[in-house]
Amino acid sequence: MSKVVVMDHPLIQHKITKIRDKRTGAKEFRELVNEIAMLMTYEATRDLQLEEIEIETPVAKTKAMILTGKKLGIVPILRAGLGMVDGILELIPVAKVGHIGLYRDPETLLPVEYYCKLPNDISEREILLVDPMLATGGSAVAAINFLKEKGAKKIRFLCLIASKKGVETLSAACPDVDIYAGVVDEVLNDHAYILPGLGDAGDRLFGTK
Ligand SMILES: O=P(O)(O)OC[C@H]1O[C@H](OP(=O)(O)OP(=O)(O)O)[C@H](O)[C@@H]1O
Ligand SMILES: O=c1cc[nH]c(=O)[nH]1
Ligand SMILES: [Mg+2]
Repeated sequence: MSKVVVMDHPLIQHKITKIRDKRTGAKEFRELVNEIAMLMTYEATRDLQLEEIEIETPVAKTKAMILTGKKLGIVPILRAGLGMVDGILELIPVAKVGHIGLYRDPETLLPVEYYCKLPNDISEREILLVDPMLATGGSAVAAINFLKEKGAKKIRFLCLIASKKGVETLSAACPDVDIYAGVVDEVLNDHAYILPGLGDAGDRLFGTK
Protein backbone atom coordinates (compact mmCIF):
# COMPACT_ATOMS: atom_id res chain seq x y z
CA MET A 1 0.00 0.00 0.00
CA SER A 2 1.17 3.54 -0.68
CA LYS A 3 2.14 5.58 2.33
CA VAL A 4 0.02 8.75 2.18
CA VAL A 5 1.49 11.75 4.00
CA VAL A 6 -0.71 14.84 4.26
CA MET A 7 1.18 17.92 5.42
CA ASP A 8 -0.02 19.39 8.69
CA HIS A 9 2.67 22.05 9.03
CA PRO A 10 1.15 25.50 9.64
CA LEU A 11 3.46 27.20 7.12
CA ILE A 12 2.32 24.81 4.39
CA GLN A 13 -1.36 25.19 5.29
CA HIS A 14 -1.04 29.00 5.29
CA LYS A 15 0.66 29.07 1.90
CA ILE A 16 -1.88 26.65 0.41
CA THR A 17 -4.68 28.98 1.49
CA LYS A 18 -2.91 31.78 -0.38
CA ILE A 19 -2.59 29.81 -3.63
CA ARG A 20 -6.25 28.79 -3.41
CA ASP A 21 -7.30 32.46 -3.23
CA LYS A 22 -8.31 33.69 -6.70
CA ARG A 23 -6.94 37.16 -5.90
CA THR A 24 -3.37 35.77 -5.78
CA GLY A 25 -1.64 36.81 -9.01
CA ALA A 26 0.83 34.79 -11.10
CA LYS A 27 4.03 36.22 -9.56
CA GLU A 28 2.99 35.49 -5.97
CA PHE A 29 1.44 32.17 -7.03
CA ARG A 30 4.75 31.03 -8.56
CA GLU A 31 6.72 32.08 -5.47
CA LEU A 32 4.32 30.27 -3.14
CA VAL A 33 4.27 27.06 -5.21
CA ASN A 34 8.07 26.92 -5.05
CA GLU A 35 8.08 27.62 -1.31
CA ILE A 36 5.50 24.89 -0.61
CA ALA A 37 7.42 22.44 -2.80
CA MET A 38 10.58 23.18 -0.81
CA LEU A 39 8.84 22.67 2.53
CA MET A 40 7.26 19.42 1.31
CA THR A 41 10.61 18.13 0.10
CA TYR A 42 11.93 18.44 3.64
CA GLU A 43 9.22 15.99 4.76
CA ALA A 44 9.38 13.71 1.71
CA THR A 45 13.13 13.15 2.08
CA ARG A 46 13.00 12.36 5.79
CA ASP A 47 13.90 8.69 5.15
CA LEU A 48 16.93 9.26 2.89
CA GLN A 49 19.88 7.13 3.94
CA LEU A 50 22.83 8.56 5.84
CA GLU A 51 26.31 7.25 6.48
CA GLU A 52 28.93 8.25 9.01
CA ILE A 53 32.21 9.75 7.85
CA GLU A 54 35.16 11.32 9.58
CA ILE A 55 35.88 15.00 9.08
CA GLU A 56 37.97 17.66 10.72
CA THR A 57 36.43 20.88 11.93
CA PRO A 58 38.85 23.78 12.47
CA VAL A 59 39.25 22.58 16.08
CA ALA A 60 38.70 18.80 16.23
CA LYS A 61 38.28 15.52 14.41
CA THR A 62 34.74 14.19 14.49
CA LYS A 63 32.40 11.65 13.02
CA ALA A 64 29.50 13.20 11.11
CA MET A 65 26.64 12.12 8.86
CA ILE A 66 26.32 12.62 5.12
CA LEU A 67 23.76 11.46 2.60
CA THR A 68 24.49 8.12 0.99
CA GLY A 69 22.57 5.67 -1.16
CA LYS A 70 20.88 6.54 -4.39
CA LYS A 71 21.06 9.95 -5.99
CA LEU A 72 17.88 11.89 -6.58
CA GLY A 73 16.01 12.85 -9.71
CA ILE A 74 13.21 15.40 -9.93
CA VAL A 75 10.59 14.80 -12.62
CA PRO A 76 7.92 17.48 -13.10
CA ILE A 77 4.80 16.64 -15.09
CA LEU A 78 4.59 19.52 -17.59
CA ARG A 79 3.44 22.16 -17.47
CA ALA A 80 2.31 22.75 -13.92
CA GLY A 81 4.95 20.52 -12.30
CA LEU A 82 7.60 22.95 -13.53
CA GLY A 83 6.41 25.39 -10.89
CA MET A 84 7.74 23.12 -8.13
CA VAL A 85 11.21 22.38 -9.51
CA ASP A 86 13.21 25.43 -8.41
CA GLY A 87 11.99 25.13 -4.83
CA ILE A 88 13.15 21.50 -4.68
CA LEU A 89 16.48 22.30 -6.33
CA GLU A 90 17.12 24.89 -3.62
CA LEU A 91 17.31 21.99 -1.16
CA ILE A 92 18.83 19.36 -3.47
CA PRO A 93 20.96 21.27 -5.98
CA VAL A 94 22.73 18.15 -7.30
CA ALA A 95 19.51 16.41 -8.35
CA LYS A 96 19.05 15.85 -12.07
CA VAL A 97 15.79 16.96 -13.65
CA GLY A 98 13.77 14.96 -16.18
CA HIS A 99 10.58 16.16 -17.87
CA ILE A 100 7.38 14.37 -18.81
CA GLY A 101 4.86 16.35 -20.85
CA LEU A 102 1.23 15.35 -20.32
CA TYR A 103 -2.01 17.22 -20.75
CA ARG A 104 -5.50 16.12 -19.89
CA ASP A 105 -7.77 15.84 -22.91
CA PRO A 106 -10.72 18.08 -21.97
CA GLU A 107 -13.25 15.65 -23.52
CA THR A 108 -11.99 12.26 -22.34
CA LEU A 109 -10.12 13.66 -19.27
CA LEU A 110 -7.40 11.11 -20.11
CA PRO A 111 -3.73 12.12 -20.10
CA VAL A 112 -2.04 12.64 -23.49
CA GLU A 113 1.75 12.40 -23.60
CA TYR A 114 3.68 14.93 -25.71
CA TYR A 115 7.23 15.05 -24.34
CA CYS A 116 9.74 12.99 -22.40
CA LYS A 117 13.37 13.62 -21.58
CA LEU A 118 14.86 11.80 -18.60
CA PRO A 119 18.37 11.44 -17.14
CA ASN A 120 20.25 8.44 -18.64
CA ASP A 121 20.85 6.98 -15.20
CA ILE A 122 17.17 7.13 -14.18
CA SER A 123 17.29 3.53 -12.88
CA GLU A 124 19.97 4.50 -10.35
CA ARG A 125 18.07 7.48 -8.94
CA GLU A 126 15.27 7.88 -6.42
CA ILE A 127 12.63 9.92 -8.20
CA LEU A 128 10.54 12.79 -6.86
CA LEU A 129 7.67 13.01 -9.36
CA VAL A 130 5.98 16.39 -8.93
CA ASP A 131 2.73 17.99 -10.05
CA PRO A 132 0.72 20.54 -8.05
CA MET A 133 -2.59 18.77 -8.74
CA LEU A 134 -3.73 15.13 -8.33
CA ALA A 135 -7.32 15.15 -9.62
CA THR A 136 -8.54 11.89 -11.21
CA GLY A 137 -5.03 10.47 -10.81
CA GLY A 138 -4.79 9.64 -14.52
CA SER A 139 -1.77 11.87 -15.21
CA ALA A 140 0.21 10.68 -12.19
CA VAL A 141 -0.45 6.99 -12.95
CA ALA A 142 0.54 7.49 -16.61
CA ALA A 143 3.75 9.30 -15.61
CA ILE A 144 4.67 6.62 -13.07
CA ASN A 145 4.08 3.79 -15.55
CA PHE A 146 6.23 5.67 -18.01
CA LEU A 147 9.04 6.19 -15.49
CA LYS A 148 8.93 2.49 -14.58
CA GLU A 149 9.15 1.50 -18.28
CA LYS A 150 12.29 3.63 -18.47
CA GLY A 151 13.78 1.81 -15.48
CA ALA A 152 12.85 3.94 -12.45
CA LYS A 153 12.41 1.83 -9.31
CA LYS A 154 11.87 4.07 -6.31
CA ILE A 155 9.36 6.88 -6.93
CA ARG A 156 7.74 9.35 -4.53
CA PHE A 157 4.86 11.54 -5.76
CA LEU A 158 4.53 15.10 -4.43
CA CYS A 159 1.48 17.28 -5.06
CA LEU A 160 0.12 20.41 -3.42
CA ILE A 161 -3.60 19.60 -3.68
CA ALA A 162 -4.95 16.07 -4.10
CA SER A 163 -8.52 14.85 -4.37
CA LYS A 164 -9.68 11.85 -2.36
CA LYS A 165 -10.37 10.03 -5.61
CA GLY A 166 -6.89 10.84 -6.95
CA VAL A 167 -5.23 9.44 -3.83
CA GLU A 168 -7.36 6.26 -4.00
CA THR A 169 -6.69 5.75 -7.71
CA LEU A 170 -2.96 6.37 -7.43
CA SER A 171 -2.42 4.18 -4.39
CA ALA A 172 -4.46 1.35 -5.95
CA ALA A 173 -2.58 1.53 -9.28
CA CYS A 174 0.90 2.15 -7.82
CA PRO A 175 1.00 0.79 -4.26
CA ASP A 176 4.79 1.02 -4.25
CA VAL A 177 4.70 4.82 -4.70
CA ASP A 178 4.37 6.96 -1.58
CA ILE A 179 2.17 10.04 -1.88
CA TYR A 180 2.96 13.39 -0.24
CA ALA A 181 0.10 15.87 -0.49
CA GLY A 182 -0.17 19.39 0.92
CA VAL A 183 -3.88 18.87 1.44
CA VAL A 184 -6.60 16.43 0.30
CA ASP A 185 -9.85 17.95 -0.99
CA GLU A 186 -13.16 16.12 -0.98
CA VAL A 187 -14.54 16.17 -4.52
CA LEU A 188 -14.10 16.74 -8.25
CA ASN A 189 -16.54 18.75 -10.33
CA ASP A 190 -18.09 17.61 -13.66
CA HIS A 191 -14.90 18.64 -15.51
CA ALA A 192 -12.74 16.74 -13.02
CA TYR A 193 -11.45 19.92 -11.39
CA ILE A 194 -10.70 19.65 -7.69
CA LEU A 195 -13.17 21.42 -5.36
CA PRO A 196 -12.39 23.74 -3.71
CA GLY A 197 -8.92 23.30 -5.28
CA LEU A 198 -7.21 26.31 -6.83
CA GLY A 199 -8.42 26.23 -10.43
CA ASP A 200 -6.04 25.29 -13.24
CA ALA A 201 -2.54 25.24 -11.78
CA GLY A 202 -0.79 25.54 -15.16
CA ASP A 203 -2.87 28.54 -16.19
CA ARG A 204 -2.34 30.27 -12.84
CA LEU A 205 1.43 29.68 -12.94
CA PHE A 206 1.90 30.82 -16.50
CA GLY A 207 -0.92 33.35 -16.89
CA THR A 208 -2.52 31.52 -19.81
CA LYS A 209 -6.14 32.29 -18.99
O1 LIG B 1 -5.16 13.82 -12.02
P1 LIG B 1 -5.61 14.27 -13.37
O2 LIG B 1 -7.10 14.18 -13.56
O3 LIG B 1 -4.86 13.61 -14.48
O4 LIG B 1 -5.35 15.84 -13.43
C1 LIG B 1 -4.18 16.43 -13.00
C2 LIG B 1 -3.40 16.98 -14.15
O5 LIG B 1 -4.10 18.08 -14.74
C3 LIG B 1 -3.24 19.23 -14.76
O6 LIG B 1 -2.53 19.33 -15.91
P2 LIG B 1 -3.17 19.91 -17.27
O7 LIG B 1 -3.78 18.83 -18.09
O8 LIG B 1 -4.06 21.07 -16.94
O9 LIG B 1 -1.90 20.40 -18.07
P3 LIG B 1 -1.00 21.70 -17.82
O10 LIG B 1 -0.11 21.38 -16.64
O11 LIG B 1 -0.25 21.86 -19.09
O12 LIG B 1 -1.92 22.86 -17.53
C4 LIG B 1 -2.36 18.99 -13.56
O13 LIG B 1 -1.21 19.78 -13.57
C5 LIG B 1 -2.09 17.52 -13.64
O14 LIG B 1 -1.04 17.17 -14.51
O1 LIG C 1 -8.36 21.12 -10.26
C1 LIG C 1 -7.55 20.82 -11.15
C2 LIG C 1 -7.60 19.58 -11.82
C3 LIG C 1 -6.68 19.31 -12.76
N1 LIG C 1 -5.75 20.23 -13.06
C4 LIG C 1 -5.69 21.44 -12.45
O2 LIG C 1 -4.82 22.27 -12.74
N2 LIG C 1 -6.61 21.70 -11.50
MG1 LIG D 1 -3.57 22.86 -16.71
